[in-house]
Amino acid sequence: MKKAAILVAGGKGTRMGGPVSKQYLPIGGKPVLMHTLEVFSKVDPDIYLILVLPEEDFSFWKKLCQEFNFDLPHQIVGGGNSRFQSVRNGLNALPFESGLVAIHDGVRPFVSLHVVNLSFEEAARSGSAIAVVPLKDSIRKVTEDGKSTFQERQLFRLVQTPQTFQISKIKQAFEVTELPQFTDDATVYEHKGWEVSLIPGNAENIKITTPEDLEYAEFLLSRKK
Ligand SMILES: Nc1ccn([C@@H]2O[C@H](COP(=O)(O)OP(=O)(O)OP(=O)(O)O)[C@@H](O)[C@H]2O)c(=O)n1
Ligand SMILES: C[C@](O)(CO)[C@H](O)COP(=O)(O)O
Repeated sequence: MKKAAILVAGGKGTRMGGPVSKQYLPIGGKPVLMHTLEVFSKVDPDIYLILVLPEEDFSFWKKLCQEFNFDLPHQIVGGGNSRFQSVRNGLNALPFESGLVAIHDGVRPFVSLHVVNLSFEEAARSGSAIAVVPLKDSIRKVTEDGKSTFQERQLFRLVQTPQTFQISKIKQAFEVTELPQFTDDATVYEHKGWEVSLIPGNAENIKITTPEDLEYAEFLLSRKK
């Protein structure tokens, strides 16, 4: 079965701040996105890779690729104003209509090979695979009047990417008007009336979001060496 991965990196990284968007910042001496692309290529050297970037960053990215001698084949696609729109642009650029596609945040470079492999296996079996991890802390639900109530953390999961799907189904699901609850791809798939399958993610698969995440990222890379 044909495999593709869409790495979305069309955001501005406002919570990270700084002059250069987080997806291009170096960790272990190399831009975040190059680490992420390499993971998917290691899973399957024949995988079709799409990288979604803000159009105004295309030439900057090409320069980075030259500077770092980064020659992994990938197609660049222009992003949209929201993650939903960036994913949809990536889906529309897929060169085949059947097979499997892993949709992954470009800023999650520490996804394990095992999780990506598992996501393809589960999506081939059931149509979808959403990586999730259990919570470590206790949680409480807060209300506007300032009250809070205990919640059973065993009933909740933190949602990661990859979110992997059969291409024909996820393309159909994305033929919809964008809604505020579409914070990931699972919610779009479910809106179509289809149930998602969960798979265990990996704890290191953080979404690099704020400056302290970069320090943790350097630590995780130093452990790999
Ligand atoms: N219009 C957008 C917005 C987000 N993303 C991507 O979706 C992933 C998860 O989003 P997030 O971490 O929120 O990234 P940003 O939107 O860049 O960050 P912020 O919300 O701090 O601005 C990132 O890889 C980001 O680049 C995207 O492709 N297109
Ligand atoms: C897709 C995602 O990474 C799953 O946790 C998340 O929903 C993206 O949310 P963000 O607030 O746009 O970073």
